[in-house]
Amino acid sequence: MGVEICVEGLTKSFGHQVIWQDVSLTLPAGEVSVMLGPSGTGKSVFLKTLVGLLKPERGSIKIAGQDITKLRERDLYEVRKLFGVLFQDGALFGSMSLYDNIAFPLREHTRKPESEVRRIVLEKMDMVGLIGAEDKLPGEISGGMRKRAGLARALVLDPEIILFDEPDSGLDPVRVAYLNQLIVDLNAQIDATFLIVTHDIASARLVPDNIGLLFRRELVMFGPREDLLTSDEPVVRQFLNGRMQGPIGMAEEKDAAQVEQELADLGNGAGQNAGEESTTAMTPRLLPSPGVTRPPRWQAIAEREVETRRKAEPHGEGEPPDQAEPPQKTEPQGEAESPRKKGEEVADA
Ligand SMILES: Nc1ncnc2c1ncn2[C@@H]1O[C@H](COP(=O)(O)OP(=O)(O)OP(=O)(O)O)[C@@H](O)[C@H]1O
Repeated sequence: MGVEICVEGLTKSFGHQVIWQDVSLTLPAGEVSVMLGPSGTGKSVFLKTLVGLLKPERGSIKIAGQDITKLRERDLYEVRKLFGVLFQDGALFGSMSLYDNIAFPLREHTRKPESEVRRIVLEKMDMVGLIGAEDKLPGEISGGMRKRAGLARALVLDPEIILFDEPDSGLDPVRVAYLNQLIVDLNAQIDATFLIVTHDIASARLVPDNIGLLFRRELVMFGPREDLLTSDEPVVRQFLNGRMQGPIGMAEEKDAAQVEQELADLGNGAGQNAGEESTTAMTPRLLPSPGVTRPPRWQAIAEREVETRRKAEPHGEGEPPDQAEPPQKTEPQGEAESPRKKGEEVADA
């Protein structure tokens, strides 16, 4: 089971530049949260602060009850072992095979014999669909495969928390769909706490339990996916609909009078491109693949999703689409099976 991260009153600056201030949120144990925000609002800085690579000026970050902002470097080293981090480009060593890249944290941080290293590396490569690509160099594979190799490496120390920095950047929409499914399946299987920074609104609508939005040096909102997707808060609506009208400008925020005019125009149906819809509609959540053993919390999620889809139907009835399968029987943790079959071909995604 993942651990809860409780952030309170967190402030980070570089010199006189305040990146964000007074950020408070709780990442619930075992849940998937997404952090959104315009470029430069400090999402990557937030990830680095959580893992203790950057020191905040004020506030606390409690992980398993321990405030990591107060820890000395030696103790932080121990806490970092709870984390797996997937960097944007996978951050693989170019001269090492995928196998050696993925084995690296095990060889660095543990004294496991090579036979055990091999078992773990192959298990994680299987989980991300990379069996057969052990000898490839990072330069010989696609961006999507590099991301999956980075993910396998983030998994080898069995982290309680996984941080993803723009896992979908540079991938085509089909590969993003596969990656989203992989993230949801992994979360169901290992039940760690996930935090994903992304610019991909479609993924943010589909994948998480919770969504947060950083803007103007503040955390505008953080809460259950349903709350953000149906929110009337102008910044949230502008961002989730990816439109120009609203408080978020090209480089910085706009002045209040301009925002008011734009929102009034939007309300009148003016100022919106033809065919463009602005929506606070709930979108169904991506559920784990059939056959993936789900921990108990997925029962409640699946029940909520069936209800959401029922409400979304024009007359409140009718067959829900494929994804809204009835809640599956959940199994106790620790018996999760890989969604991929052994020997399945490595997809170039
Ligand atoms: N080590 C650092 N020293 C000084 N300034 C920094 C440092 N790291 C980040 N910054 C600044 O902090 C701000 C936020 O950067 P960050 O990369 O976290 O933004 P972001 O929201 O992740 O952006 P994007 O969505 O474009 O990736 C930027 O202005 C950046 O220049």
